[in-house]
Amino acid sequence: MTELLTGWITHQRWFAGKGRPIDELVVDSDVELTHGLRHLIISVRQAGTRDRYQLLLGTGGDTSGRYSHARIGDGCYDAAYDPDLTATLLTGMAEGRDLGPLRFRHLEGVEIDTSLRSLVLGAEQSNTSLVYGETYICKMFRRLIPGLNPELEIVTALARNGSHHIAQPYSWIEAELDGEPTTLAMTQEFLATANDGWALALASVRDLYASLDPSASDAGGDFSSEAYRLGVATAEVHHELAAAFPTDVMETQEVKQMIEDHRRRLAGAVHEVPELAEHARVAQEAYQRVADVISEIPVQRVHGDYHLGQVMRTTGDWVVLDFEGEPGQPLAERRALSSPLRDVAGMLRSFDYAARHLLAGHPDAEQLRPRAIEWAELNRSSFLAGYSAGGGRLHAEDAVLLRALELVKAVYEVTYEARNRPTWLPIPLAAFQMGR
Ligand SMILES: Nc1ncnc2c1ncn2[C@@H]1O[C@H](COP(=O)(O)OP(=O)(O)O)[C@@H](O)[C@H]1O
Ligand SMILES: O=P(O)(O)O[C@H]1O[C@H](CO)[C@@H](O[C@H]2O[C@H](CO)[C@@H](O)[C@H](O)[C@H]2O)[C@H](O)[C@H]1O
Repeated sequence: MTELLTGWITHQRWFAGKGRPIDELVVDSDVELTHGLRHLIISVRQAGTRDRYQLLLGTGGDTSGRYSHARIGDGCYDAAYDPDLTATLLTGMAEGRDLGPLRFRHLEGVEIDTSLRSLVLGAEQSNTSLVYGETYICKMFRRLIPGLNPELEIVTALARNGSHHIAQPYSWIEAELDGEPTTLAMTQEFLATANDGWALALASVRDLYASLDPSASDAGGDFSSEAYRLGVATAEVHHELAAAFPTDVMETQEVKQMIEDHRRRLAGAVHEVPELAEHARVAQEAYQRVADVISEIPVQRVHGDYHLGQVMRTTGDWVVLDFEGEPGQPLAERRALSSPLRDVAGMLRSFDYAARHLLAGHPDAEQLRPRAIEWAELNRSSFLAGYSAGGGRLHAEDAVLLRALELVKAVYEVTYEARNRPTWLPIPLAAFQMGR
């Protein structure tokens, strides 16, 4: 079994250790949830690191037919794709069951419809989400980090305070990992009629490319009013987070320490992705300016990995998803207080991504590039205007920090793309060439 899993896991989108050989794979926990369904927690050792992943193992299905796409080996497959088996998760959460070490729970007062069957959501993801009917989305966290998942923690707190900008949380699955109660999965309201920000932004970019209008704001699919509303919603979510969790102020010494951390990460990224070396100086200078001119930074809980794929436009407003922070960072870091401008910077980067990613391989890339840049600038400034209008702090002196945080994000993206989508690497690299 461990040999089969070793061969299979390296091809999974959510596997964080791609490109490095696996030294050892061990099954740490193996629990039968129902006949033909086992829940496994596996440890993967690679060059001195150890990561834990969870998997639903189906043992009774047809791996040459219906479940061939989810095949792990003869007679065993990724049971996330088997709706008859995943029904067990919903029933478990509805009934508050304990199955071996796994605890299935729901929020007080929530009634779960256990008749619904699941489909795996097709979107590219770091986790695996099961959509039950058009009612629930249950996200299975693939890579397990001991402790309460920040998404469950934040969404539950914001729901308690009546936020309109989150998908309502319903239930979760947990187990002890290294002696700590650890979130394995959580179920939320499925926003069946909403569109995600990335898809909406891309529709606008495509329109712009196809139209003969000379400017981004004149194009049929103008996104700037949505970018503005997203800015307002982002500011409101930041206020809600500040109200629900502690806030603080980072003093000079901590600011310097933060800059040191970013320098270290930059060095690590240059080591991993040599193409970044020629741009490192731009980031160094931006970091240095923060160390030189900023002595205090207000901090609070933030989203931590904010981009257009994390927000959905419902008929009423923008809803924010996935408060998990950057996948792969230690939990303490993902829960640590930071400047809300980190999220603002993340979304600004996302407008650049949306504008540029269709250029790669486009026959008219050279003519389109100025339009792409114009589209990004328009939506970036609309988003910032909305953020200010919604009460987000954006003083003139914050520009230095915002620029540095954008480059911090771009450094993260460089390693993310090198590991996951190497053809997209030029997108974050371009961030260092813009003299903003
Ligand atoms: N509550 C929801 N309702 C509808 N779609 C959702 C919901 N949550 C997530 N999605 C869809 O799943 C995609 C990925 O979700 P996300 O939470 O960001 O997962 P991951 O952490 O794996 O990236 C989103 O871009 C969105 O399209
Ligand atoms: O959504 P996740 O939590 O899985 O976040 C990871 O994957 C994202 C890509 O799916 C990645 O985001 C980067 O690409 C986006 C376009 O696909 C772009 O909108 C973002 O701005 C860019 O950062 C994210 O960084 C990564 O953590």
